[in-house]
Amino acid sequence: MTKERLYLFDTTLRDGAQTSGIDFSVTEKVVIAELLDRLGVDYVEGGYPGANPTDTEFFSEKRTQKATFTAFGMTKRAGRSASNDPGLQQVLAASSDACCFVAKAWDYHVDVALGCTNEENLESIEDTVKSAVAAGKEAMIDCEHFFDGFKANPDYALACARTAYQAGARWVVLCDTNGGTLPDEVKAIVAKVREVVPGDHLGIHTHDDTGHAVANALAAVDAGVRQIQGTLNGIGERCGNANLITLIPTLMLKQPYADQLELSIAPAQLAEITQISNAFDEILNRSPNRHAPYVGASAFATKAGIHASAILKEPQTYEHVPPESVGNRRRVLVSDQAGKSNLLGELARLGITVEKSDPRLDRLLAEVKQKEADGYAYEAADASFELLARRTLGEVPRFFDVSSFRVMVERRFNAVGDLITISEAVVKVEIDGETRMSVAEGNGPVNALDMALRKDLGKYQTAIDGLELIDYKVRILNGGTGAVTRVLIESQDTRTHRRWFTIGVSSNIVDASFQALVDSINYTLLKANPA
Ligand SMILES: CC(=O)SCCNC(=O)CCNC(=O)[C@H](O)C(C)(C)COP(=O)(O)OP(=O)(O)OC[C@H]1O[C@@H](n2cnc3c(N)ncnc32)[C@H](O)[C@@H]1OP(=O)(O)O
Ligand SMILES: CC(=O)C(=O)O
Repeated sequence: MTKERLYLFDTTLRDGAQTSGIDFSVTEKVVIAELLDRLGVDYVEGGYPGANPTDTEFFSEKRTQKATFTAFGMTKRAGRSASNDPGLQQVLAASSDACCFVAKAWDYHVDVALGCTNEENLESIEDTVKSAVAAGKEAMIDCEHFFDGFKANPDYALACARTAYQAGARWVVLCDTNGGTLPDEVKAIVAKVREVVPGDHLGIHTHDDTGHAVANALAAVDAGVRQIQGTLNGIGERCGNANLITLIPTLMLKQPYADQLELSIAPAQLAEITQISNAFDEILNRSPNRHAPYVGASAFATKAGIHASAILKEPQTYEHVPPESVGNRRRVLVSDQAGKSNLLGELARLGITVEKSDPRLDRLLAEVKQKEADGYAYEAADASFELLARRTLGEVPRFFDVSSFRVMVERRFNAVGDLITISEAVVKVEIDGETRMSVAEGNGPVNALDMALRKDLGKYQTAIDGLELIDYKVRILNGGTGAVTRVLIESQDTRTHRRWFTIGVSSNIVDASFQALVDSINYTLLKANPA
């Protein structure tokens, strides 16, 4: 069967820039355009030249190597010609291959927002498209509020689409601007539009206000449109746009799309999509959504023991696609929901082979479940789990023992009369029968304890030289006087760049922190394998 070409249009840098809390610099836009080229989309809409200095500078040169570089703008204002509309001329003059103009397609908006007649709006659409084509650009029209407009006045909405197409628009894009349309409506309305514009000239632009942006885009494809607009990780105005990071794997891996449609993206590029999604979140300075379809850290994570048991026998039992196809990986988590299969899976990842019948596995499982009941959460603390597992299997040497620690926090006025808070810690450790006592000050009690603990570890000192605490999280597990505190510490070895998490639980926050610190040092020593 010959596949039909489906085009991917990315509007991360335009509609995505309309997301509250997101502001791109020119440098960030350049990096994101490179990311999109790497992903392999057909169109990159870079912004609105003339609307602000960032977008104007961004369009001072072409920013994509492969994708069609697209400038956004609005149709000419009524009452003047396209050549006499400075805003439109700035869009046409930008360094772009294509121009995408937003046009009103709902007569109510023509009246209320534009304040012109329906005929004047059609004339604006026609004149704008013709000007773009005359300027050598691939022309597109985003029919704003198309679905609401169609429901209010189908003849006028269709007239807008037809006018754009007949004037020479390569794509007539149907926009669910307010995001309130549902998939069945999208399908039915697209079928009507195809009577005036062929499907291979129709695009779909959806918003996620009912959580249906992706479903609506797919419904439009089912009805015959051949261009999808969306964004990286679904950013966009209000609740966001259709998420291309979800749509691309669905279109490439699921039926009937995989058999019927051809995309610009190769399987090798699909295998980079998890990394691209994470890299984009890194640029936005936000944590990736662990539960994102296909690319989230939990997308192929299995917590339940019954599932883990089957997955270890045959991954397809609980995976809808192979994680590697989207550059993700399988995770078998250890928690209070686990069975021995979860442990075996995680131990195998750590390079530890144990028979399922080994009684030490029962002991480890019982200990994990008891500790989880006490407040530990091993799925978030990989290093503490590895230490616990290896200790149960008898593989961790006793590097040092802590005989005592003390922390003092003092608030007082210093010599020049400033109010200061000082934290000081004293830690005593035993190494090979010898006691070592260290004192350190820190900017808080945990920092002081950390400093004192690793000030003098004798023969192990060089092994922990690169150890650095990079994040510290506290969670109170139940309120009131019986509160239990869970501390999670993220550490890294600056020499190897390896990162890990350790955990401590206690009714005392300093004690919980100390447990996590001691685990982190033991883990460093375990990995350094000192004599
Ligand atoms: C659905 C969407 O997401 S469309 C994309 C929306 N994106 C943006 O608006 C971001 C960039 N926008 C901007 O920076 C500014 O709005 C600008 C530079 C475009 C225009 O700024 P201003 O000239 O100050 O106008 P302002 O923003 O107040 O109002 C928009 C004007 O465009 C007109 N307009 C809106 N859509 C269209 C259209 N499709 N065709 C022609 N005119 C339009 C409005 O009627 C209004 O005109 P008015 O000033 O005569 O009332
Ligand atoms: C054009 C656009 O972003 C919209 O109608 O939602």
